[in-house]
Amino acid sequence: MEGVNGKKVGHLFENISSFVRQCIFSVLSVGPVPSHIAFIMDGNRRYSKKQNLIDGNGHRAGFSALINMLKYCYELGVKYVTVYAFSIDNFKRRPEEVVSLMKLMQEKIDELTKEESIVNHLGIRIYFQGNLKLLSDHVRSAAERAMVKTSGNSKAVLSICVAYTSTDEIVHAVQESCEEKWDEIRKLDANNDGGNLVRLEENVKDKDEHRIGVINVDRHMYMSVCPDPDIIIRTSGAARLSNFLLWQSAHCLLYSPAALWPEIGLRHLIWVILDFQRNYLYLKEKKKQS
Ligand SMILES: CC(C)=CCC/C(C)=C/CC/C(C)=C/COP(=O)(O)OP(=O)(O)O
Repeated sequence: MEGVNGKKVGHLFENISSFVRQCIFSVLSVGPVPSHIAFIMDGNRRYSKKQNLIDGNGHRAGFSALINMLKYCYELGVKYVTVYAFSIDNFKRRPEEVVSLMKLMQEKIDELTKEESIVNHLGIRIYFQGNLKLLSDHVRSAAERAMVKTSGNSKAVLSICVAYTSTDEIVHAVQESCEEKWDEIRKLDANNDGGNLVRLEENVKDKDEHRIGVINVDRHMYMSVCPDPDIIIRTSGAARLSNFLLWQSAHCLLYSPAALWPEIGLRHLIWVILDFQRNYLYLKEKKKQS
């Protein structure tokens, strides 16, 4: 009986907080709403220590915080959310910790793609971004399954950066751009009886045409599926990017609340949206000038 009553109270509380949230979001939506927010989910192990949890449970609490944040962002109308879930440098952690994090990742990826999950409920398409070859077969298969399973969702996008660093992404994009250019030149050369490569050496105009530019590199970034982020939020008070979205963050607002990642809540999102709205015209002008 107590259990039934407890559930009813829980539902009532959920409905009231959902209503209050909708009211706050409709007021916030009068101003500009960012289209892309990225998160550096820092402070999960510290949270675990602070709360005397067993190893790994800080990251579990972190995943619950992520689900809540996704719900808030998409309810507010943010179309793209990106999270830094595992960097290439994180592979250097204690092997037991890497294994435990990868297990959690696999479990949660499968959970995310279940029919009744928030991902399908909100029509979210999932992308995994990074050097996926570095993942174990199990985790990589789970990630690939999730991308296929959600490929028909089109309301919002969640990019999960795993085995990711910005420097790796940039090197990868430059390599791909070079290969693409070489293919183009070779094709032209074949069509012109091999004269093109010699002409390219001689002709400055042609050299410019075949030069690799920002647009080429941009197109080959893992993150090319999204616009650049408007806001990056890093929890636990650190104001560093730690090799995350360096190419894409030239004009974005940074926010680093002192809360550890599992402690992040609606109030932090509201605060940063207000800050974004306050700086909107300035940021827009800076983007236009670049
Ligand atoms: C499927 C999916 C998206 C799962 C995500 C699960 C999750 C919350 C991963 C976070 C991983 C991570 C290394 C966070 C940084 O905190 P930390 O471990 O470095 O903690 P610290 O800053 O206190 O040392």
